[in-house]
Amino acid sequence: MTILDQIIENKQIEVARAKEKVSVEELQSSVYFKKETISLKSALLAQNSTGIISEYKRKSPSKGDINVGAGIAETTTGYAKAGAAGISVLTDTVFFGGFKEDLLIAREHNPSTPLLRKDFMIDEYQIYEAKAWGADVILLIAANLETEEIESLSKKAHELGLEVLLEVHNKEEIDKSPMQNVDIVGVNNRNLKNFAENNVNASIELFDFIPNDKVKISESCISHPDTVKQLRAIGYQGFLMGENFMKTSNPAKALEEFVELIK
Ligand SMILES: O=C(O)c1ccccc1NCC(=O)[C@H](O)[C@H](O)COP(=O)(O)O
Repeated sequence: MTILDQIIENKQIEVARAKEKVSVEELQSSVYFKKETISLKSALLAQNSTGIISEYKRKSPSKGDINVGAGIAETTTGYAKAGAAGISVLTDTVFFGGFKEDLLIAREHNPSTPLLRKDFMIDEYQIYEAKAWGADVILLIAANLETEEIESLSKKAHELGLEVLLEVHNKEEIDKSPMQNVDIVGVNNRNLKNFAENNVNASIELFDFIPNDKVKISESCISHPDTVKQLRAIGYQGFLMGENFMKTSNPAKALEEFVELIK
């Protein structure tokens, strides 16, 4: 069983429990249901965008504890000030140490920065949660979803006014994915099944296979400014980066310094 299989197995239990506790109607009564979406797509395409989607995560299956002390409000407002095009907030608790409250706090403190709910979406109920908790974008991981699920979940996200980031690892995942309701395609450089990493070859190899009407981003295992420059030269418009900033004592300052180096 891969770590991704374990995460999905646990997520199925969590979602079933969450549905028993909070109804879709209750989620729909959240103030954020009426909130206008702040477009990550537009932020990435804006002139002078850094393209960086900086991530708040305390731990991960591949790295263990990364930063359990950084405050969510302080880190995310610092990210926004440092020039993040968007902010990714992990809401998975068991494997990443995140909470729904992290997203709610990030929303409260960052009213004009696009926020990605970073979680493992398997059910449309989670899309209602994402909207209720103030997200602008959801992540769909092609590796753990069937074609029909990508179609229905992306459609539901658009119905609720959320943007969709579809994550892929190989050409088969691009080919199987219905793209009508996908806004951004992200190539994850980390193999989620065996954690193989340390290069961005997947992003380089897959660029030409991603439909041209999608915003293209590269995800994970990015730590060097030259890598961002190399990926930009190919045509990538966004870079999802977590550990590189979160492993420092001041993630926002680390982003600020990184932004200077990619200008
Ligand atoms: O990071 C992991 O260990 C992991 C394991 C299983 C599923 C997902 C995982 N990571 C999620 C991510 O994709 C990253 O948090 C994100 O892309 C940022 O990556 P990085 O810059 O390498 O922290």
